Amino acid sequence: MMMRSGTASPLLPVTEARARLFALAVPVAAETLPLRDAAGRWAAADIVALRTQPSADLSAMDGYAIRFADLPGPLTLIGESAAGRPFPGTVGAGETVRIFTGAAMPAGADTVLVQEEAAREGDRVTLTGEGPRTLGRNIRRKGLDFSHGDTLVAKGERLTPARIAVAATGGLGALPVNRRLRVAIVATGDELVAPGIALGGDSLPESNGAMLAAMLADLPVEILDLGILPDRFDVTVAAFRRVDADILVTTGGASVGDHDLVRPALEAAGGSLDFWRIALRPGKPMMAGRLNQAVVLGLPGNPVSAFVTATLFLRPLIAAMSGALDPLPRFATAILGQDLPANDHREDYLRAETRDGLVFVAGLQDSSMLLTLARADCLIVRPANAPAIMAGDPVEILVIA
Ligand SMILES: Nc1nc2c(c(=O)[nH]1)N[C@H]1C(S)=C(S)[C@@H](COP(=O)(O)OP(=O)(O)OC[C@H]3O[C@@H](n4cnc5c(N)ncnc54)[C@H](O)[C@@H]3O)O[C@H]1N2
Ligand code: MOO
Repeated sequence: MMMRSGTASPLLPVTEARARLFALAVPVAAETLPLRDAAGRWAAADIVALRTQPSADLSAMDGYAIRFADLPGPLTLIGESAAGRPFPGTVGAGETVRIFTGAAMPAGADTVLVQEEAAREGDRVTLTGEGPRTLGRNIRRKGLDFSHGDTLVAKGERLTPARIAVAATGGLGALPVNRRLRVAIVATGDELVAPGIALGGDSLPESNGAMLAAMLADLPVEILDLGILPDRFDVTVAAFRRVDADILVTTGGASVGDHDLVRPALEAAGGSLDFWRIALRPGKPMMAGRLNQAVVLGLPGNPVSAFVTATLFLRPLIAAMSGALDPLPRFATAILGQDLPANDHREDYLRAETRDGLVFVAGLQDSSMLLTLARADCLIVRPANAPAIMAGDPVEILVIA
């Protein structure tokens, strides 16, 4: 659906907007990467064990492999089983084999006696403590962790460090993932200058680009920094025509002012607008569409609005296009430290801080105020039309620091 730039159009609810944004995305190609390069990606197919772990019954302790029925001994030492160097023979009646953690249980033995409860003199091993209480003590059974053919990581799950390790143990050296996304980021506004330049007059350091790059640092993206565009229609259209990316993120110029050019420039460059203006605070003027091969996400210029919309839309879009089954941010529940009034029709994300286990709204909530955002450790979520709530009530939050 195309929407024109009238301000009378209703605000799209956040969940509906996200569903429409995701519908604009096309799947990206998969690739196979060595384990160490796959961290942080999402599995593009089920990752299935090529081996059983443990591959045999192993000792869980350093001690002696014994036959439980032989206790209390004494026992005759006939050899050693170490991890990677199993004992080749069989433990017979009255015999034992020195064994170490991770070593294969020798044939004939059924229990491990820990060395703290045994004494050895030459080839004679005697019990000094209570000894194992039951047959089979201190053994890790074959397949305790997983078996050949088990799914270790399901398609769409993120490759966390533990999942990389389980895949390695499952015998895999390379993993199927979606390719890295190319994300172009461009700021708009005549007032903006690159950060780090001594300033006077009406100039403002461009902070959204660096903030967004930092927000994507843990995601599988290559960032294309398209810098700052002036508030000039022709320059903006020309820049948009050249975009070669999977996602184009713009900040600023999204609202209704005479210099808010992103929407008209997008269409003049051959792109299409899918929706504009959502029931969110901060972040109302966000827009989405397509341009060339890219999904376009037009974020508002106000820095806090850009942060909140990037949290709720840009990061989830990247996760979804990278194959995530669950691309949404992870919400948590906290206990409110103060009363909050009823909310209006815009879903609200309040900058907040945790003190003594309770969350409090952090000062003024103006969407230009970066220091408030920088000091906040969470956002309190107020659903659209939520009733008033009181100190002590549970509240949904997004942890941001
Ligand atoms: N008449 C109306 N005015 C506004 C409305 C409205 O509905 N009617 N919506 C307001 C809301 S809500 C927001 S949010 C802002 C967002 O507007 P834009 O996306 O057009 O943002 P700009 O006007 O370009 O900039 C807003 C503000 O942020 C500063 N900015 C912009 N880009 C950056 C950047 N890359 N780094 C740092 N700071 C940036 C810019 O200087 C402005 O101060 O519109 C309201 N107006
Ligand atoms: O909704 Mo705007 O994003 O408040 O400042």
